[in-house]
Amino acid sequence: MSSLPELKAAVQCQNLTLRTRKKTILDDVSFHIPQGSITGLLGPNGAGKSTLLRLITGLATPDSGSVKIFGDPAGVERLGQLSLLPDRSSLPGWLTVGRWLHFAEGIYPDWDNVKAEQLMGQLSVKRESRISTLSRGEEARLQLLTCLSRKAPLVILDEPFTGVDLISREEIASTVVGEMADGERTFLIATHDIREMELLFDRLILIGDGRIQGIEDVEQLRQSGHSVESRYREVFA
Ligand SMILES: Nc1ncnc2c1ncn2[C@@H]1O[C@H](COP(=O)(O)OP(=O)(O)OP(=O)(O)O)[C@@H](O)[C@H]1O
Repeated sequence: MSSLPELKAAVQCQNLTLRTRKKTILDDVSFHIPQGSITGLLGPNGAGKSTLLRLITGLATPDSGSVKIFGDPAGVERLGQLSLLPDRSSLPGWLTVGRWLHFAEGIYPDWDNVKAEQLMGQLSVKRESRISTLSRGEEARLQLLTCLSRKAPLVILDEPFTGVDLISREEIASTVVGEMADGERTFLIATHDIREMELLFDRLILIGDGRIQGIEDVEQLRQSGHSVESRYREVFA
């Protein structure tokens, strides 16, 4: 009898450790992220979330341990498989939104123009605005548009809602991200906006002081009478 090939984890981190001279930023971090899941990476300021995402995307290397993306070692060779929204804006301020999107279409082979047009409406992004004149929330929307207009199978969002107002955060979480989470793509989202994202997550990785404090299946959490927020408070309060 032939068996189906086992799905490789979208992300597999094994014993990741990263130190500076003064402190240990990540300490023996291990977990895996199943394909098709939406995982929330949650933890207080300075916990190590952005650093961990940099290691996963291959933008930094650990002192020890390993990261695999769909079974292959992380690194610049994997950048085509993942779409990253970084924690700090890296958009060219001198371009208009329209020019930037044209440029993005040229640099990303997996760019989806139809999706980009659709997201412009959903995220209220105006083509003629110059990027340097955008408010923080408007720039966050453009970052999100850029990231979600690619077809990469792994989407990594580092604080996607910085500066975005409450009602828009809720709308964006439910319509934009919810709609794209089709069970095919894998999402890893570091955020402090737990309430707005609560219903989307199916897994949680809780990180504090550079160490994994918990890995949770959200369905099981709910069945045991917890919410994402109550679990977060339990672990970090
Ligand atoms: N290049 C670096 N050199 C020295 N320390 C660093 C460096 N990068 C990060 N750190 C430290 O590592 C810790 C984790 O930082 P990181 O940005 O990963 O946290 P975070 O969980 O993303 O925080 P936040 O929620 O505030 O964005 C912090 O104490 C930070 O000061």
